[in-house]
Amino acid sequence: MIGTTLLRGVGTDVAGTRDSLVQRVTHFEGLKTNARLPLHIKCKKGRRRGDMRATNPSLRVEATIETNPGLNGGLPPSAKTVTLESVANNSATPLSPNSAKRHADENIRDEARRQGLANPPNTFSAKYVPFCPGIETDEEYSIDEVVYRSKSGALLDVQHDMAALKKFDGAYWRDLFDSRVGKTTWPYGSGVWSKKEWVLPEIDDDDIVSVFEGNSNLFWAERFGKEIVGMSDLWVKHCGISHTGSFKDLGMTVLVSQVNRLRRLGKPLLGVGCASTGDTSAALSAYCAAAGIPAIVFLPANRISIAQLVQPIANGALVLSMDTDFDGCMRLIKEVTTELPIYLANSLNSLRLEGQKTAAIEILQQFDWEVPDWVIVPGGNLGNIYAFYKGFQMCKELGLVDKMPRLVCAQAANANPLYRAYIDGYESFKPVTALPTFASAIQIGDPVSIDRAIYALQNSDGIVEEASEEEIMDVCAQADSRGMFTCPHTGVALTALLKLRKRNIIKPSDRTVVVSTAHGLKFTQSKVAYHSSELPDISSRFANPPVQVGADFSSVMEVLKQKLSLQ
Ligand SMILES: Cc1ncc(COP(=O)(O)O)c(C=O)c1O
Ligand SMILES: N[C@@H](CCOP(=O)(O)O)C(=O)O
Repeated sequence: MIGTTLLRGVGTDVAGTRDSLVQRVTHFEGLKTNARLPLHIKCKKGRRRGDMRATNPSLRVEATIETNPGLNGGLPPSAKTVTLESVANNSATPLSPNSAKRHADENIRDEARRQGLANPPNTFSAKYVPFCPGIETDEEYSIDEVVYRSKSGALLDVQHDMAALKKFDGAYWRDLFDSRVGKTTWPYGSGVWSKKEWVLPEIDDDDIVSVFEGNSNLFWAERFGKEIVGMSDLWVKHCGISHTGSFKDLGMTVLVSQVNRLRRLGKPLLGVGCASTGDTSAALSAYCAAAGIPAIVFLPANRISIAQLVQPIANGALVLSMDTDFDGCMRLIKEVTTELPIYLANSLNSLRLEGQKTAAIEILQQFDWEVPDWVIVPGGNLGNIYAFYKGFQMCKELGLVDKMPRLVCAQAANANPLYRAYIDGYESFKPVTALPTFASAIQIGDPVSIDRAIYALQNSDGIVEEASEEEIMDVCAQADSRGMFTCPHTGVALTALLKLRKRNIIKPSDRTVVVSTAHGLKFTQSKVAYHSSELPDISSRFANPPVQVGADFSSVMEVLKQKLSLQ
């Protein structure tokens, strides 16, 4: 032991056990040395029983530092040496109040670097493996390869080094993730990158393209729960309150960041492309524009909303509008991306799901790591239901929680290939020609992630439900009139809830989360038509049309008396 020093400094978690913490500490004012020493830091601030751990990476902590270069101080194997800079004396020196503040001439990436928060020593890794549950294989690919399918044509999955992650217990991960919420620290201010170790652990923070997505609200749907489904514990995870108005931002930050990295490494990628029903293209275009990377989007002509169409146009993407449906666009983008060095951004690319899975982790985090009974997700190309499964499953396997919620995947009856397979006991799967649906973003007949979805549902005691067009529009109107502003896909999920409540499969007191996948403002045309009772074959039972009234006092009073039942 060469010395014990009481210091105040800024540090970030590198590794820890229940009663000790290893931090990377680079900023102690007044210290001057270039010695590289393993540090064992015991923090006096802790948040859990017997847990002497500072949980906030940017928190100033009072730390006792025991340095032991010879014996490594009993550190966990992943602990790294830390460079102490500026050692002038070896006495306790308080951090000046301003030293954690950003200098006028630095940006938040520089700030994170100065504070020692950027690219902390990393012992985690991930790779692509074939998605073939239960089948042993040595086939694997680096995340830096451009590959979407296995040799046998199976989907791929991102596999994390679970043994490395398991060196830290559930409490460690819970506290680490909790410590990052609500900050602007690069890149952890993002709900996705706050889980970086579980997403893309090896990417350089400088390559990350993020608009601090995620951290979306999970709200209590009090009136809808009580009045429509007789439930007291109904919640909506609003992934549509997001930069481009849908959950796609969660996956796209990961995918575009990786493309950014590949281009920096010299891979000749011309741009990034996708087929889309409107939300993937919006997210891709925005992230590519933020990074200065060309985006190419294939859209089915006249099948997406105006609000969705204008997004890639405004973001400067190359927009190809095609006289086919989404499945047709998907077939074409797959062909094109094998011919040209254009990186594929659809969820066939398993990188996307690594970002999307963080919404599941967030739900647990928002419930203070209590597991809900049910989570209901609308499904189209079926990547998201697997992403939710994966997020919940990782939390269970790594000890953050002790069980999984039951998953429900909800489809529009006009585009229901998964529902049909479910009814058939998953004996067979047949693609369908998807018919138009108000839930236009899930008008998909040949979902690329069908295998992932079936696996997720089978392993979460899952259920598949479907919703007719009238059910979708009616439930949206019922939800909206109780304070929501739902997109039709959320209507599909709410219909599934309604049906499962009617059959008493979901019980009145079951804690249930409905995932709202897009913002209702993207889908106003059908709402306007519903409330004007202009939709063919739909009775618009809950329409609330505007009242045309003369612009004079007596006409207004007459209407008010009648509508408000006044005498
Ligand atoms: C708004 C919205 N909800 C739900 C989905 C379904 O997600 P997934 O394709 O991952 O099943 C999509 C896209 O497909 C979507 O854009
Ligand atoms: N709803 C999606 C359809 C494509 O899904 P993806 O997750 O495979 O990109 C869209 O908005 O395009």
